[in-house]
Amino acid sequence: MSDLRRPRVGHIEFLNCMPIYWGLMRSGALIDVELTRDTPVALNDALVAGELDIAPISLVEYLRHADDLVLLPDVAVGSDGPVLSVNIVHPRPLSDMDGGRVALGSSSRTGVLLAQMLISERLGVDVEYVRTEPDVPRMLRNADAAVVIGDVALRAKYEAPKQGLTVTDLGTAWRDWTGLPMVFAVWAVRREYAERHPGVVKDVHQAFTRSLALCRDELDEAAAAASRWEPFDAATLAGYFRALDFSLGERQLTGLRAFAAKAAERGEVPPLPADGPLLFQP
Ligand SMILES: C=C(O[C@@H]1C=C(C(=O)O)C=C[C@H]1O)C(=O)O
Repeated sequence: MSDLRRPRVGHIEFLNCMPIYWGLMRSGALIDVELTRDTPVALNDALVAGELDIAPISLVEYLRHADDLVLLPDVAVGSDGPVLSVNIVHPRPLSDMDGGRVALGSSSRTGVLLAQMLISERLGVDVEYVRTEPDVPRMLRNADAAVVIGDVALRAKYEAPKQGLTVTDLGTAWRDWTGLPMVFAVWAVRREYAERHPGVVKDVHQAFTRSLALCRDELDEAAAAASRWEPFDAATLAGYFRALDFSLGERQLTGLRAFAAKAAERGEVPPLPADGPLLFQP
């Protein structure tokens, strides 16, 4: 009998990671991991505290803890254009918000920082920021704009325009600004775990890349299955899953480095080393 413990792997409980879950389920890889489903913020805390070995975490949290972490190549949550689920929701044009207030949803680290970069650096608009629960109607009662991610943001994308609100897609905004894809979440491994168990990390990496390939082939099926339990129909979900970019190749890494440099300039994260990020070599 083996005395090996299954790797403790995190899973983002938003719809954005459902295609990966589908692939892990369909390939049988779920049996080989101890999976914890939670918000990106909770997964980050658990990874840094050593309660998880491998987890998808917000890019900003990776940059804050880059010395202790290694990134899995080939897998991420991002977009090369519209992402649909990382949004600023606002009644008036963003350029008219000078002196106003923007509510930042507490479930996000990367989306909310990107929103701040966009508002101050690209639009040159000066506002006050407040952190609040990610609830769009409540946020807009006390602020001029709401920044939200995940299922709440995806819902706002379709519902908010019916209430006369504008939805600014932060994936689109980043691409228009830099010409690059945006990476919102990455899969990180505790460095010490990767050094002790390179074979296990290699297997988990392979399980993710296989799962993604499987899911790409069965995206409509995955969307139809998920739509039975979600407030979105199958076609909407399939469109969402296709908008998301789950890859982390050279182009995505260039986008990641551009975001990291801007975040470091703002003093939000330490600078990434010139040869960073450190990638796990499968
Ligand atoms: C595309 C998304 O990417 C996410 C955005 C995150 C953030 O802003 O900190 C964290 C994890 C990802 O879930 C999304 O949540 O919709």
